[in-house]
Amino acid sequence: MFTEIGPWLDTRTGRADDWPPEAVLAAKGNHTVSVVLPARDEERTVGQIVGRIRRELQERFPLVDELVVVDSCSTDATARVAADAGARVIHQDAVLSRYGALPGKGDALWKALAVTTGDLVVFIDADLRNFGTHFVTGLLGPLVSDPSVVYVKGSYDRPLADGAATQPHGGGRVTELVARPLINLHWPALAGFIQPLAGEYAGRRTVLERVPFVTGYGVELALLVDLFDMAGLSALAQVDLGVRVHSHQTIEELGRMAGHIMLTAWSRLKREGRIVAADRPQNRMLQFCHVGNGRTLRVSDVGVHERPPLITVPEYATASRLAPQREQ
Ligand SMILES: O=c1ccn([C@@H]2O[C@H](COP(=O)(O)OP(=O)(O)O[C@H]3O[C@H](CO)[C@@H](O)[C@H](O)[C@H]3O)[C@@H](O)[C@H]2O)c(=O)[nH]1
Ligand SMILES: O=C(O)[C@H](O)COP(=O)(O)O
Repeated sequence: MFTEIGPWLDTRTGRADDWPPEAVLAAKGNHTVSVVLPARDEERTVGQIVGRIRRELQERFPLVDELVVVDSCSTDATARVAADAGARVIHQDAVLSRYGALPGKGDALWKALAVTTGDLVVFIDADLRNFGTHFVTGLLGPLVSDPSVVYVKGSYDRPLADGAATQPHGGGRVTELVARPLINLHWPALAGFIQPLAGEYAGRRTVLERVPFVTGYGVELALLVDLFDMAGLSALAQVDLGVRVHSHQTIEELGRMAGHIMLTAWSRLKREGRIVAADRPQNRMLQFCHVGNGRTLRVSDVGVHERPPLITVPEYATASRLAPQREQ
């Protein structure tokens, strides 16, 4: 296994510093770029991220052709803040509504892919507290410079900020305790991805529209496994984006995220015929949540659904013919 990963790490791991905006612009050619931010209740951070992309990657360097925030059923002012900062805002449930509403991040990304037109699509989480434009340019670099690369994941150091205390490498708890062990057990060829759950990644539309999108927090693991199956390891790359600081979820929320990841892994193992199950795992999770000095029982549905590859959706197939300058 390591004989495959070593050369991959050497040839397919880059650094954002190698891709300043001038260099990406020079290599951009006829590509068109869409940047998508999925956002649920991110009024505190989304405006700043959108504003920087607009000023630095649209007005100063004409790199980003389309900047879209998907409002993922927010209950705060996310949509207004994002629009005021200059993004086009779409509401998750308003897109392809005849296919019904499904909650969660994966569905927000599927809907975003449906309404954008760039032949390169960059996804950036909207809860980043230390966003810099190198997140976008670093992810685009390998795609604009090497036609054999189809998908690029961000990697970074992940501090865990807990009040005043910060552990420099304590973040990414679901990654370290759930995703990395699962990947090493079942997809060892993918073990070289430093941040397999990173929410910052970019891909060619020609591949993104051909894979299913898992809803909820299963979307990143599913994309990695499915794009690996479709295109092979050498078509996947990663770029070091430095440090990522974001809003941490509670441990109970991360427990439910872990449920999404495990069920997603199960779905891929089953599809690949690598497990033969008498039963489906059940989707309910019972948790003991702390409230004040006591505990309360909470039952959640951690099941994930799957949206079909967009290329198979008639509305998308028709609309996509209008897209400017698709894959070269
Ligand atoms: O229903 C939702 C939930 C989240 N988000 C947005 O998705 C992004 C990431 O969500 P977050 O809850 O901050 O996830 P993290 O705790 O940061 O989880 C990490 O791990 C997840 C599982 O792989 C990935 O989806 C995330 O991108 C990655 O940052 C943020 O912009 C959210 O606003 C939505 O759009 N809809
Ligand atoms: O990616 C992860 O592992 C989860 O988002 C948890 O991240 P955190 O431990 O930094 O909150």
